[in-house]
Amino acid sequence: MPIIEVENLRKDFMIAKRETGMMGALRSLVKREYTKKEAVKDISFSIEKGEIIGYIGPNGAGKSTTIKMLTGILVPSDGKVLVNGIVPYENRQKNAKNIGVVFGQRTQLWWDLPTIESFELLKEIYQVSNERYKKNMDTFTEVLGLNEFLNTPVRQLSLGQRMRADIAASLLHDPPILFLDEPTIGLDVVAKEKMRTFIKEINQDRQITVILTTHDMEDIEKLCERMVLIDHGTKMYDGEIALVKERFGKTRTLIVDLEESKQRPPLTGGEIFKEEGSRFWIKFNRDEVSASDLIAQITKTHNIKDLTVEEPEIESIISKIYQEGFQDLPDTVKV
Ligand SMILES: Nc1ncnc2c1ncn2[C@@H]1O[C@H](COP(=O)(O)OP(=O)(O)OP(=O)(O)O)[C@@H](O)[C@H]1O
Repeated sequence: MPIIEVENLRKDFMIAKRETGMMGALRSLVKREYTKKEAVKDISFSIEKGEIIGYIGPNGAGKSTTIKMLTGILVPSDGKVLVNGIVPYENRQKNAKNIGVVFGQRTQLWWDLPTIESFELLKEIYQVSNERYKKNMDTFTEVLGLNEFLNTPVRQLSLGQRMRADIAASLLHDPPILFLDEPTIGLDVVAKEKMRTFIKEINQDRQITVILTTHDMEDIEKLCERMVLIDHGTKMYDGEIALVKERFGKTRTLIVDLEESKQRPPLTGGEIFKEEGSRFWIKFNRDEVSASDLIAQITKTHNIKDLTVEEPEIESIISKIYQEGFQDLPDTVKV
């Protein structure tokens, strides 16, 4: 049985129309007019225990609105939501025990308290037993290096420390499900990598189901095998990331350093789109020509000193899908 089930979910927001001028303001007092914003239109998906999925889409696509319905903050306008067998908005407290939530943009910890005191408060709120608390704190302290700042007030923590504290806090009560919203935002490369490793580990070691919303495609690529892509409140794709890469990421880049830059090497099937001294960037469609074909062509006239073949980033693939308005998605991929 899936741990999360969403069926024909929708959420409309009624937004009061603002009328201009004094008369307009008076009129709105008597009779308010509303416009309907369909933030989530008709979304269905299910997630199995232990999965780690990327829930992605452009700004305003409806990601946060969906997550808020899964966490019980918002009541759906229609459709079904089940999180670990519970209807979140009907049973917010019970649902809270099953989920951990981390918002990269804001902390859930008490700003002015030493970090350890936030943990202690959460222990009470979630009624975590002494034994479990100690066990988790020992693990998190070790893996996330919490020791260096446990007595520092949250407001004085660096962003990286704050994020580590937040993720530890979200897991204190051993929730089977974790919602992560931009968990690496603003972190430097090393801190990002550490955070990703930690997320991967807790997913594998503790079988925690992770729903990750992010604009950082590297997060998605490194952490998830599956992504649900939404736009304008509608699901556009649900499936393997590898498949999207396979279908839309046919363009590869071959970068060659030539021994002597006499002339541009003549090529069929590839296109030089950038050159710097004796280095050339060649774009090619791997369905039409292979990298080794191109290399063979080049070596007829030039000596190659060094070469690399770059795979397309999922980010560029997705922006291509966005730009093309999902028109070219094959039926097998479109949902
Ligand atoms: N409380 C609200 N009242 C009215 N409209 C809202 C409300 N919350 C969200 N919306 C609108 O619903 C749409 C979806 O918003 P949502 O925050 O879910 O998008 P998102 O995919 O999370 O975007 P982002 O990546 O920018 O965070 C947007 O057009 C937004 O303006």
